[in-house]
Amino acid sequence: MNSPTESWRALPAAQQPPWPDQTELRAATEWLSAVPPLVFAAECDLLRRRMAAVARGEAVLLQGGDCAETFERVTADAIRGKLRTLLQMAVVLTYATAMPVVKIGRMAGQYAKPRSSPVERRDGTELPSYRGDAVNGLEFTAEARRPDPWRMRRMYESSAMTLNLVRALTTGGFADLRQVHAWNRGFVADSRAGERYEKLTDEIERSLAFMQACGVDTGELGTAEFFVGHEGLLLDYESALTRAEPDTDRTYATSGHLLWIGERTRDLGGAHVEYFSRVHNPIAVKLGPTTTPDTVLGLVDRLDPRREPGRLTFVVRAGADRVRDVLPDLIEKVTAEGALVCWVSDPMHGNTVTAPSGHKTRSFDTILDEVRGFVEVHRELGTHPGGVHVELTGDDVTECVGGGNAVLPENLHHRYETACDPRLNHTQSLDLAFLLAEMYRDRDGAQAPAGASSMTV
Ligand SMILES: O=C[C@H](O)[C@H](O)COP(=O)(O)O
Ligand SMILES: C=C(OP(=O)(O)O)C(=O)O
Ligand SMILES: [Mn+2]
Repeated sequence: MNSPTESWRALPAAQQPPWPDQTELRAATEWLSAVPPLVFAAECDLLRRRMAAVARGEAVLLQGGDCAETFERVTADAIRGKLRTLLQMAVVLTYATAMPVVKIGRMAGQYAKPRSSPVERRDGTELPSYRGDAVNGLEFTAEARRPDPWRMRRMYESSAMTLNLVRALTTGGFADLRQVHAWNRGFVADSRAGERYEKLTDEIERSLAFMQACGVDTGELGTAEFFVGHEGLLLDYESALTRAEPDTDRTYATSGHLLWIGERTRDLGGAHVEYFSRVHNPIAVKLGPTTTPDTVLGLVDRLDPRREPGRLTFVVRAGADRVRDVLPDLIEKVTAEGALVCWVSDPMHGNTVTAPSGHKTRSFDTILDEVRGFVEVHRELGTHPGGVHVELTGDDVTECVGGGNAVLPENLHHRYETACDPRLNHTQSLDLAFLLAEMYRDRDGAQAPAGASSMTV
């Protein structure tokens, strides 16, 4: 019970599925215990070094992908679309910050969801809530909603398929900087905010031409370093995929490179904090608007007792209306404690609203406002706004309102495809990257250009 993979079992574990059949659960986790790891310890160590650069203010994190991946959408098109969107955003951010951008997909493992309510009601019928494809099905029938532990095997297999294509694409030519830049050129040419983004794209083009003219070896521009991560929610799954490294005696969660603990499961006395205190991966924790400095200091003590930059990331999702009030105290207390953590903004989860049509949605301008508040707080404190964590897709969905392609509340039903929370579509994601680039460029005190306060162009 005191082993790194099992010590969590003695503690309350929030948001775990009520698995109906313990024998099947045991069989499924035994199967998972015997399969090869999805990621390798040295890759997790490399990501820790990359995240240490973020913590020191020498790099920026870009993390994004679906709120909930689904087995059905493990397709080449969907994976390529998300990857392409993230790579396009990363180029813009790299240029604007003149820093490396650490790229992490919310991909290859984002199959389990914490829910506000364990049940969902529709027209007088009550069923268990959908908890992600790793647990049950989205369809509103008693059969689909019954938790099935063998879905965790499918989660592993779907993650392996996704990771395989991601690894091939990022090393096999798809991620070539010149190609990604050409996509951005296409986006700017079609964008309603074209002129505003054109200057930055022109500058990137001139830099590429300059490097080429100087004879700089541009071989490295053909590949991209890319990591994957997900919420480490299902402890049966995570502990079955935990592996010890014989050489170092360290233990790693091998389901993804960086895992995070969600807002609903970050209890200091709970099972998630206990499990993640035992593995050597880089770890993140979401912080909502009610987070107190004491909680954050407790999380630092439990998860980063040695104060090692790169180990711990705090992902702040306070909401656009709260971030400016809540964040300064948290940063100041952590800094005073001698911990060098990464501070990242998730501008999605504190800004979810219900549209008149009943769809869960988020407004692009509110999302932008939370990121701006986050950057402003860091500017005032002289600390580093370490990056963003967003829910996005490469598809032209209509789930969040606003942005350059002006999704209207009355049009949300056109392509509302998410299995859980509303995602930025491809255009909205690139709009966010260009506007974030402006914020990073202005963060030393220059005034934001006219219009930077909203996407109304
Ligand atoms: O993605 C995050 C949570 O799972 C999600 O926001 C919960 O949504 P709910 O309030 O509909 O359960
Ligand atoms: C559940 C999520 O977020 P949070 O824990 O911040 O609510 C999420 O990232 O989908
Ligand atoms: Mn979500």
